[in-house]
Amino acid sequence: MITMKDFVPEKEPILREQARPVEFPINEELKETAVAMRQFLINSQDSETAEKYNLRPGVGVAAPQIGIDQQIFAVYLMDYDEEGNETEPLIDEIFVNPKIISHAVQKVALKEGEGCLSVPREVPGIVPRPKRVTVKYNDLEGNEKKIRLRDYEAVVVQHEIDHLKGILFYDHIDEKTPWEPDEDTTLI
Ligand SMILES: CC(C)(C)[C@H](NC(=O)Nc1cc(F)cc(F)c1)C(=O)N(CC(=O)NO)CC1CCCC1
Ligand SMILES: [Zn+2]
Repeated sequence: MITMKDFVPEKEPILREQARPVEFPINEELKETAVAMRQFLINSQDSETAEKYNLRPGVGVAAPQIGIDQQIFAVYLMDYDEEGNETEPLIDEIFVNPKIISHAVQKVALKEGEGCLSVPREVPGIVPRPKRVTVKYNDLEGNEKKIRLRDYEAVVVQHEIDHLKGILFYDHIDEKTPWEPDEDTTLI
């Protein structure tokens, strides 16, 4: 079971390296790790389990964050109804060798800024990202997939793809005007 101790420290070199492409057929151990990464997200979003194992409620996790230099990440993002009950997953996917094949010029940024499971502190400022992206990737079985995302879902997936390129969210913050969106950025 993955817990917070499996996350490498923020300054660990692997978090600043380009991860390696996953070879198919994917080896059993890496497949099990990917499934465990998804399970970590599910556990972290279950308040009882999160409290029991002191997990930060995560929506996405990339292999380099747990010391594995492979191009693979999991996203588990549920939709909620007005009572706040989980309805169905908006994204429940393990992305292998993902590639952004097109993106909008317009940008969005979470108005409260971003955080990261690998960064145990607040870093103030907005993180502008393309509002819409089209991502090509393989699933664990090796099937080629293509997904179009926008807004929050696009932000989550771009945050994870950044991890595979050694980029952390605060690299995108303009330290001179951390809370100032450009004219092409909409706060969401
Ligand atoms: C860093 C942390 C605050 C834990 C962040 N969670 C989050 O933003 N909120 C959240 C949590 C849920 F469980 C369900 C939900 F819909 C929203 C997160 O998981 N990440 C993922 C990460 O660090 N991946 O490497 C950071 C987010 C910042 C922008 C997108 C992902
Ligand atoms: Zn992160």
